[in-house]
Amino acid sequence: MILGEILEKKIKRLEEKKRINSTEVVYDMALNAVKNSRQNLFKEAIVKKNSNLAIIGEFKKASPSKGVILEKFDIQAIHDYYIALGIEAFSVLTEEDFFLGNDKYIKQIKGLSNHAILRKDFIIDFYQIYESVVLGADAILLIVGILGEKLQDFYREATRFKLQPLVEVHNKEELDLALKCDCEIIGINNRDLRTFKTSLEVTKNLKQYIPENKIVVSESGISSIEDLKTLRDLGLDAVLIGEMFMRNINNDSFIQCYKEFRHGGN
Ligand SMILES: O=P(O)(O)OC[C@@H](O)[C@@H](O)c1c[nH]c2ccccc12
Repeated sequence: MILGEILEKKIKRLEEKKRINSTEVVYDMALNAVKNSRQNLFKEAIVKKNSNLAIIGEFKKASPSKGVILEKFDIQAIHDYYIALGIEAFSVLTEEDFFLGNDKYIKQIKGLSNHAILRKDFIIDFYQIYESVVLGADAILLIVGILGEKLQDFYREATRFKLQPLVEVHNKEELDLALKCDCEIIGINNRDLRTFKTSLEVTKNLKQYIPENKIVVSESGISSIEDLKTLRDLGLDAVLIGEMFMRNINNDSFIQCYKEFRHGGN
């Protein structure tokens, strides 16, 4: 199972990182960084305004199911494209082995604009929370399917360091755990991390169980403007899109259709 392989690699990478900077060292660095951190605007950026959806654009070079998605992965060019599309916040994959992400992208993107940044990785150790603070992320992904009952502890530690957690769920059981932990921002992943199949039905189905006061983001498998309209009509706060944006970076007709959608088209 690929998720198992991803987590195994992650554990190895963490062991290597800890040999260079111990948990204590990174913890102290995080305490320092949080004192100087900018105001966290992730939540404000993605909360629903009027009837429109907020859009989170992901920097995604590759994925385990699709391989390399964008050969020429130029951070500046992707950033400029997202600004031109009027995106509300960024998601940055930092997982190295299967998504070809990198921690350094966060600093690079922060140097380009003030948009809030979600660090997208497989968080299984507090070490990665401290690291995310040092890297300058505003938000992190906490995957309930991986953390299970540990979610509560990770949530508390992240918020203690002023990170805003996006709590990712894929089924009712995971959603119940997320609600038990009283999280503010819930991400419904349309992709089953075990089979990599996507279906927007997952969002349609789970949305009904989420209280009104939560911020809801639909993630993954959004592959057309039609999909965006479907999700907008469900009354979500935001959607998170990687592959569709990456594949269309040079597609003028896509960009045109997208802009029409954003400016109130049906
Ligand atoms: O490229 P897509 O299908 O638009 O999906 C983006 C994002 O939702 C996806 O990358 C993602 C959602 N949850 C994750 C957890 C880990 C890694 C990646 C992800």
